Amino acid sequence: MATSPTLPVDVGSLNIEDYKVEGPSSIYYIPAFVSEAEESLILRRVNEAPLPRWTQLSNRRLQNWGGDPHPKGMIAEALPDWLKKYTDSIGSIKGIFENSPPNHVLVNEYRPGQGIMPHLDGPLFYPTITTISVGSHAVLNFYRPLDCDDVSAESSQSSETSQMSSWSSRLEFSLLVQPRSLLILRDKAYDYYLHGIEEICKDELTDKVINAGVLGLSPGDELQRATRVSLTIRHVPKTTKPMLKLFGIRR
Ligand SMILES: O=C(O)CCC(=O)C(=O)O
Ligand SMILES: [Fe+2]
Repeated sequence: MATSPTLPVDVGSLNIEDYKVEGPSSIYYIPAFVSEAEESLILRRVNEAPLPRWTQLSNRRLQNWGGDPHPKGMIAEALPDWLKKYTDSIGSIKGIFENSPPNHVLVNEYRPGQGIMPHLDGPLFYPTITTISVGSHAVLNFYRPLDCDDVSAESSQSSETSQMSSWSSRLEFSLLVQPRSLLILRDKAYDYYLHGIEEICKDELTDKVINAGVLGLSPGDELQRATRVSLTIRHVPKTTKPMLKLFGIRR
């Protein structure tokens, strides 16, 4: 049997501070976290999943692995080996998940023109979000939360115009996440700034993209989108084993 490809990054000896993105706390970005061979394998596994695994939303589709996250607890579902490999390797990065290893993976698939509305991930997964991207890049936008000035500015405009202008006026910074990269968000990047991906087919980089320079790109550069699959890998606390569910025992 062919062995599965290995990660190009040696996670055991990785010092996460070497990958810190200058700017708002705390963002870490590891380019080429997975190899091209792994990228192809991830895309193949995602696409092999049976159709009922997918939830179709208006602007993307998703697969949920590890159980249904719920504040009262999650009935844990064993992760398939091809995903466990990544929860294990990310869980072993020093200083990231500590004593709460990742146990949940949300797979999002975006075709060109699709995206995700600005949002916070909520308290359930606090304090860490990690994301592997494959297939294409994304520009992840970060917005400051609504304050009183925004509310009064909005009330003087029509609702459609105000929604669009209020998001762009609240844009604080963006990150370019390239295929095969790992992104780690903690602290204010988790619970203060909302994050979202615009529903467009081509990204034109601006001076708000704080990691463009280190990646050798400049404002004005254009990146055509292809289909992107992201694996959002997080820790859900309070899990129960599926066996208990069989006997109707709840927590
Ligand atoms: O695809 C991404 O990188 C973002 C996904 C996301 O924000 C989410 O699922 O909560
Ligand atoms: Fe999110």
